[in-house]
Amino acid sequence: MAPQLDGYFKQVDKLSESFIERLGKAVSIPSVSADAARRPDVVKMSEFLVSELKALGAHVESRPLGVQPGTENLDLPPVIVARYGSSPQKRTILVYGHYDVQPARKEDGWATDPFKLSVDDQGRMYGRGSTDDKGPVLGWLNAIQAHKEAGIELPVNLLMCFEGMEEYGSEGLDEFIEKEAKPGGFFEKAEAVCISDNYWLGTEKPCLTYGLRGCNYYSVTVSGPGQDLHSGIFGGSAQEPMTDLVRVLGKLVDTDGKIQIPGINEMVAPLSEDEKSLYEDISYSMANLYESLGSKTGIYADKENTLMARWRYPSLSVHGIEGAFADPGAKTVIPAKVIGKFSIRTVPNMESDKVDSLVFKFIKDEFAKLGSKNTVSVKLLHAGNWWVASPKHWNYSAAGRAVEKVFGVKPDLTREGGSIPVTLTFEKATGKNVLLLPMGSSTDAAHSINEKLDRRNYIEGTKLLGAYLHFVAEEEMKA
Ligand SMILES: C[C@H](N)C(=O)N[C@@H](Cc1c[nH]cn1)C(=O)O
Ligand SMILES: [Zn+2]
Ligand SMILES: [Zn+2]
Repeated sequence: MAPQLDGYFKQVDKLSESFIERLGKAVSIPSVSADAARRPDVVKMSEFLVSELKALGAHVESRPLGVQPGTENLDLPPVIVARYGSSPQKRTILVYGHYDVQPARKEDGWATDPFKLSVDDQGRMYGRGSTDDKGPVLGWLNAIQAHKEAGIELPVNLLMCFEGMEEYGSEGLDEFIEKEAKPGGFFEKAEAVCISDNYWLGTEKPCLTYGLRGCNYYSVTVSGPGQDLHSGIFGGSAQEPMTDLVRVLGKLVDTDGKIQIPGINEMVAPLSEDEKSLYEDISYSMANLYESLGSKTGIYADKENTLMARWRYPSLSVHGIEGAFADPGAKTVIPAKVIGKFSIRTVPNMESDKVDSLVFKFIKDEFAKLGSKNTVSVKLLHAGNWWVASPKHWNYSAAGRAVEKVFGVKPDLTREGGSIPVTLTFEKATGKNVLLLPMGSSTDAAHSINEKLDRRNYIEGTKLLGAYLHFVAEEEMKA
């Protein structure tokens, strides 16, 4: 084992520049799933993965998912499934990642072109998708390549599932996974699942993650006038949709993050003494929070409450308003129709449908209280469930040993405040343990401007993914 891993690690170091070039090619494809106009780029990114996987000798299939719900004829990007090895003597591990990214424009405040990988002298590799999730997805490909070129056999059969709609709620993927996990399906033989699509808590210590919050994403549309109006002519004589919308949005949550919708907080699982004690031992500090926040505007003064707020309590964030005047300068317009967007991160034991009903009722009641002649409508745009698994499984022990081998420390066991909608689907459909094994760090600024992945996290992270596969194979022999 150890000599093989050493050979693998050396090969990863040798190939590191070509791995960075591979990431550069991926980042240069603006595969933004939320923007219909970018759909051809999302498809181009899927084609890039297909060609890279084929060149490595994997069996690859690009599977269509049909038309995107709510659109007339916009095709969902394909799911890329691939297999590397099919020996009956080896364990089979299924890995998942996504090749789509969040929107990004230089004007948002990026220091560099978001779709050109820019590496600085500290080894920080800036670019949209570098950490979320192109770097980790390519980590699996890099691991295959380094094994091949070092002449070391991959110790497991690797099944891969890479999707192109994760940042838009993984439309269409649940049904696909359920079908492929059945007898005769592509994922039938999977014995454990590994997802690399979240982040370390700090910048030094890796973690293994066993929980995620869910995400229910809503839009609230307020409309009234037949078209946008001159505020000098109509201000004071027409009821304004934007005024109504911001008043309703302002009722959803208070400054300290407490959700104001009756019934939501009541659904949250109570905190036990056992669970409370887990937070004390986690390596995390308020300095870590302030570093990744870029300010000292946190709500809580201590790490325990901060982590609990992030992992085990719900939150509500207001994201933006479509139709609002948002450019620099002073335009005296009254927008005729505005669409507010907000989401709720859900936790055990919140039921998604019940959350929706409470949200719809609250918005309608609050709007009615305004006595406005404008109209309101609320829609759920997408929803993904929360997930909490057991870390007492060989899948986690193998990952823990891999972290110790590559980084020389025992990983923290963490939960994650973000969401990966299909995690629970993989667990339920395959009936197997799911592990989250992050590559990026807390300062990577996923979803934000200047997203980056540190060279060290990418290269050592590639070693980690490969080492995990070796320890998984060993854990099997012990079982
Ligand atoms: C944690 C993961 N890398 C991620 O960013 N997930 C997204 C998923 C999502 C849900 N709705 C839209 N995107 C997230 O947590 O926001
Ligand atoms: Zn993301
Ligand atoms: Zn992601």
